[in-house]
Amino acid sequence: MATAVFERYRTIIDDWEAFQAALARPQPATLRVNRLKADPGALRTRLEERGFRLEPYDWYPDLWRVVEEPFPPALTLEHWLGWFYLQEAAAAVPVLALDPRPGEVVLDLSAAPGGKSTQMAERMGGRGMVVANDPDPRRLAALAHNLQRLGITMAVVTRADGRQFPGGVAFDRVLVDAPCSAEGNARRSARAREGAGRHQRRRLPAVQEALLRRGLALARPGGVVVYSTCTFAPEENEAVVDRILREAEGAVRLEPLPPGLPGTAGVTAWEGRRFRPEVELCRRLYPHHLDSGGMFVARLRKEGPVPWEEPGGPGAVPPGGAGPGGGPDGVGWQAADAGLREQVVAWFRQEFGLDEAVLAGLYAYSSEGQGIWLASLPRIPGWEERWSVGLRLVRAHGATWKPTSFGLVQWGSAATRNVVDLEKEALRALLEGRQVTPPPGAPLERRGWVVLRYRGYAVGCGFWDGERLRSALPQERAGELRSILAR
Ligand SMILES: C[S@@+](CC[C@H](N)C(=O)[O-])C[C@H]1O[C@@H](n2cnc3c(N)ncnc32)[C@H](O)[C@@H]1O
Repeated sequence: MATAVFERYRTIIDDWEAFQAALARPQPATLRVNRLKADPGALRTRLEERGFRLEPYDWYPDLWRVVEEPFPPALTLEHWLGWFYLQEAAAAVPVLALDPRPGEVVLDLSAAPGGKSTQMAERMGGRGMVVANDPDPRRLAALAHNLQRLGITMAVVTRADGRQFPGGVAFDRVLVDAPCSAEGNARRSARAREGAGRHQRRRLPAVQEALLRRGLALARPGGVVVYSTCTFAPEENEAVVDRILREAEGAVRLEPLPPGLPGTAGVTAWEGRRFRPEVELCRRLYPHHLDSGGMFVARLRKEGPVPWEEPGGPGAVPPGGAGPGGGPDGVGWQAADAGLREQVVAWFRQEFGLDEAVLAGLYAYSSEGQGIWLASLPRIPGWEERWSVGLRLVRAHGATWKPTSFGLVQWGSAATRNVVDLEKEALRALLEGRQVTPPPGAPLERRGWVVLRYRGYAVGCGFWDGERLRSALPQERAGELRSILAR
């Protein structure tokens, strides 16, 4: 199948036969546990009880290969609730190479649909800040969806061309998971099986280099930048790293990946070109290594200012000065709204009988006419490119508020008032757009928004008109949940 296109890599692939054999097999699913929401032992038991057979990878025990699946793991309630993320095994390596720590400030320059941003947040134990950026609005919607599904409250989403990502924050770590020809996806994408055309191979490296330059400029001195792609082409991999090392004139050093990670060494020569010998420290992952896709990973350390950095360094005031509320931090950091938080806590208690402890450690942000977001961030950068922060709890609804379904899934399970526990058939009817009579004894105290709960978990928002109940879940989420209940 794909092998004619990939013939050009025959001399650099460590086991050509195994590579070909892997490309010809279907790719098994892999899932990564989200410890922010799930206990790995409990999750594994629940999935195995339903006939899944799971094998953890020894280099990453929270990543499980799905050896047997009675049905796709995406059709489980656990997936819908955000207990895990379906991530290719090879795609889990860049964040392990970046190794973000709790409390750090980390940038994911090309983040959608969020596999690696959610992994960073989870590795950081939900402490610190992840800035997840992408320029593509459709892909941003998928990113926001995944961040909310996985219950991540420490992320700021931005919409910017990564090559011009604004200054003002000096990041501890930056991931540049660049757009690429995606040949590593050949097992699951017909387009990737066609391989990179000559045109793509000429066009992409310029974008990749520009993104890596910007990522390095935005890192603090001593910070770590990981460059990754999911393609085999050395033109988009080692050649990019080699050029940037050359341009950086000693300000950037290539480092070995943390010990224990899979893959083989980077190539030091390609089609008559020789790269710096240290490029060998890069890592190549081929489909046969993990029975997965392909990946390239390079870990760089910024030792000092890079030649293309703006004067003053990454934390400096961006051109045009600080934004509204700007101060010496340059970017115009916006502080959380303490008064608004008080109002939200009081409203949540009054509406759903929820204790203040449910919202401990969260700060409130509002956006004119759009609603209220809760984030575990006492202040956030004031960039104009900001798209969302944390998790939206309520939308503005006339003069009042409507709770969001993601907000209720996150914080509403312990509701004691205006909550309805539903059996499968009643929930299914609601999700099909029908109205149902609430079960007798449900603590419904007034007409209005209610928490819908299933098997002890809040699954979203409903409306009680005094007699009948209807679903107020967004269509997409309702459709997903309907497919899960149909099993
Ligand atoms: C390989 S995908 C990222 C996958 C993502 N990191 C994940 O793990 O889910 C590459 C992303 O780069 C984005 N992209 C394309 N051009 C870009 C640019 N100029 N700046 C930043 N990101 C860009 C694409 O929209 C795409 O979402």
